[in-house]
Amino acid sequence: MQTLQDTGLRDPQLLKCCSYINGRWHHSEPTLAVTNPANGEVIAEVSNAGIAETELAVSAARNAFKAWSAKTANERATLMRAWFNLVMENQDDLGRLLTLEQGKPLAEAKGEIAYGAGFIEWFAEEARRVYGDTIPAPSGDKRIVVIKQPVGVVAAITPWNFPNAMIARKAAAALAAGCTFVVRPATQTPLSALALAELAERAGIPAGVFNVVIGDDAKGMGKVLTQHPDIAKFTFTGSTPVGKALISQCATTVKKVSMELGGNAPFIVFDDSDIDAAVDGALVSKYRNAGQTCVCTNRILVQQGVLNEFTEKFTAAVAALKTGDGLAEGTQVGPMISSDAVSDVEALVQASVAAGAKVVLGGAKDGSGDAFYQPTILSGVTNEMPIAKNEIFGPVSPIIAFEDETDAIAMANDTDYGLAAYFYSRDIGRIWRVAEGLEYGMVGINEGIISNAAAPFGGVKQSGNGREGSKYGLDDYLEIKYLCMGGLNR
Ligand SMILES: O=CCCCC(=O)O
Repeated sequence: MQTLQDTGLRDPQLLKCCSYINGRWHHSEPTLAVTNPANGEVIAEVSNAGIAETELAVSAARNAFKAWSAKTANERATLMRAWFNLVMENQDDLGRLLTLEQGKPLAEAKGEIAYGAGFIEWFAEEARRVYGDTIPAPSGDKRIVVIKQPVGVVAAITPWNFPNAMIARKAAAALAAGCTFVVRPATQTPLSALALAELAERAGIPAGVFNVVIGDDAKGMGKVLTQHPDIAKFTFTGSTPVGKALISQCATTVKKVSMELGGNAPFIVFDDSDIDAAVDGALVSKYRNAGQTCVCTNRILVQQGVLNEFTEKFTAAVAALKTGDGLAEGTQVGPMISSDAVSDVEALVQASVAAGAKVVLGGAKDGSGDAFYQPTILSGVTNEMPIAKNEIFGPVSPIIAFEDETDAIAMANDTDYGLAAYFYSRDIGRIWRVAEGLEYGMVGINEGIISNAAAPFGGVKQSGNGREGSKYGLDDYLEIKYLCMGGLNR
């Protein structure tokens, strides 16, 4: 019999179990169980909302838009700064809640809270810098002026792998621009989203500006969020196949869309690399969040001359990783999100071994629980094997050998995805050639962790469009309006 787990929060009011719509907590029956992937225990039962509640949230956001967009940038920034402060004051509790529902190690979870809060802080400041433009007109009796205005109501669907930061990154940009916001978070991880709503309310963000609807009717709620005429923009982080379906639904009302979709990140180690640094970079890039991140390294491409040295050092480093419950002291790799996710990874590994790959380390379920998979390394992989073609989303490193720079770039680009890529080299000429040759939206050069609020996050090809964070991150939430001022000579 599963029991409700004691969350151990210092502030128990952060554990919310209802959708947050128009500044109110909406209870409905039946409920959805939120479970801890580390042990399968039920953490909470959350009201299961559906189409009606989603429509209510959209109408709340529409009604709140006029007053929110009319606030000065300074007023919005002040409220957002208060929200940021509250998130950071509650970092320990929010991190704990995140680990309980998602599984990642507590230190990583707290890191995610600070990372997510960083977007609230960043966009609170950027709100003050939504500048317009004047353009020289083609005739003397006219002036051309450009202003920027919020697009309107923004709808979002966010994933379970970053249950705080993916909401914060989207909502912060939307609210700063003057938009109102409705999010449907993943049903596996609703608690982090609801805690953010509780803190938004405490910060004084007005009712209807930030709404969270929790429910397992993905299709029905998704249809409202992609087709409702009152929604101007839709933003999604998740897989490429789901993203494609959502884009086509958005086409029915010609919504602005931004998509952060799947990745197949190459991590290239050239023979002139600092191998120890490359090992460190690959370790964090691959094994953070148990490999369940769209920018996680998916393929490690190593030049023949350093293949043995890199493989030996990397294997020693991965073997030393401590796996376990994310709340346990010293855990570096937690569970995956579910036993189904483990089965998917298992199938990819088995298919690749059948095709000729060799297991250097791991290669099986971990005895710690149903959702655990051992940190794994495969050698002798080719770019054609299933493990290299698919987004792994698990703690497996396929090592692929290459001969030269041209080979490496061609192999790295041989995918429909184009989110993040990484490479290690000390040769300045090579650094420029490879950085420019990689068909990716983000490139880590001698660096395995590239995400931060100041940088533009996003992909090319089938990894999506739009950029989140950075000075570019507000663009997707703003419309450009051209004012043609005529009759100046009269
Ligand atoms: O799966 C994608 C989540 C994005 C993680 C990041 O921002 O680094």
